[in-house]
Amino acid sequence: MEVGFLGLGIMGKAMSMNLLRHGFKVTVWNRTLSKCDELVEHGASVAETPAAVVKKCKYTIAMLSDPSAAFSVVFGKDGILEQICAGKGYVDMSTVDADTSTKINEAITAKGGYFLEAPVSGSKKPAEDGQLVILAAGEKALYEEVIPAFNVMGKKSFYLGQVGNGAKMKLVVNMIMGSMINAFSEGLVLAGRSGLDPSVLLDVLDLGGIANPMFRLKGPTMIQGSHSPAFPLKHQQKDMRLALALGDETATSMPVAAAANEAFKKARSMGLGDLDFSAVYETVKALEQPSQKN
Ligand SMILES: NC(=O)C1=CN([C@@H]2O[C@H](COP(=O)(O)OP(=O)(O)OC[C@H]3O[C@@H](n4cnc5c(N)ncnc54)[C@H](OP(=O)(O)O)[C@@H]3O)[C@@H](O)[C@H]2O)C=CC1
Ligand SMILES: O=CC(=O)O
Repeated sequence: MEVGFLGLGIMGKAMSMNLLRHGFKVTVWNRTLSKCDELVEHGASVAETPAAVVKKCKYTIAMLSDPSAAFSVVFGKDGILEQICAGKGYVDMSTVDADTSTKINEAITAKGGYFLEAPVSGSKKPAEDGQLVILAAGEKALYEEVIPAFNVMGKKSFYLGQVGNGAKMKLVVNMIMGSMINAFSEGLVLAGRSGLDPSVLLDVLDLGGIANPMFRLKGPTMIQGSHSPAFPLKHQQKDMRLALALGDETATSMPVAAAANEAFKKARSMGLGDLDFSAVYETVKALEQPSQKN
């Protein structure tokens, strides 16, 4: 099967590498074209523009940073719309909001193409291991046609119905995740300031009812103050912002998520946006320790 792949950041590189490893013919494009070199070494072809990828491939997958990037590759010069036509499918796996996906869907289908949104749950390592959870919605026929690619990139694919449902599901998941990492950060700092060993807290958490892979994976590196990016904090903050907008639309009160968003914004203002989202821990550590006398 031949596929195009747009966006070779942390996730796109790992996902397209997996496709190559499993025998797919892959044509890649990235805004910073030099990032294609490593994929070429592993057998990928390169196209100069998103339009050129779509011209060559029946199916094109994108994994881009945010709504503005997603719009840019579709509507911009040399973008998807210049070549999409009947018989061609476009699958956007970026995390965006439902409105962005809906507008892209309308533009693609107006040209006769097929569209599927398919954001993923799971970070750099699951992407490398082909263990993502894929949250697809949109054209069912396209979903069924690209299942071989989803099976290589992910461990489970959900088909969630109309366009927008994939984006919404992803934002709900990441709203919960972003809130959790904040509570976890506060717990680690509270343990340390209470004279407890934070690494023992990790062992205690891991044996109880709130044990989870995220605490297990991130805890030890957070304690060391190491936040090498798997999921960049700026993207987590984008997801909180989009989830809060969904809360606005649906009149859902989310004070915990709103507070978590403020912490991520603070982290960005401290220059931590390109680090892993676990760096929000540094915002809690940076808060002045209250006087013991009060
Ligand atoms: N990292 C993770 O753990 C996960 C991330 N996601 C989501 O996946 C998406 C990608 O994440 P990730 O790979 O981590 O992000 P990166 O920041 O590593 O990569 C972002 C990609 O988007 C491209 N890009 C940014 N702006 C534009 C633009 N205006 N036009 C064209 N291309 C653009 C970048 O190109 P360039 O190289 O030129 O900058 C790069 O290829 C995001 O939506 C994120 O929320 C979902 C699940 C997990
Ligand atoms: O979007 C991030 C993730 O880990 O999932």
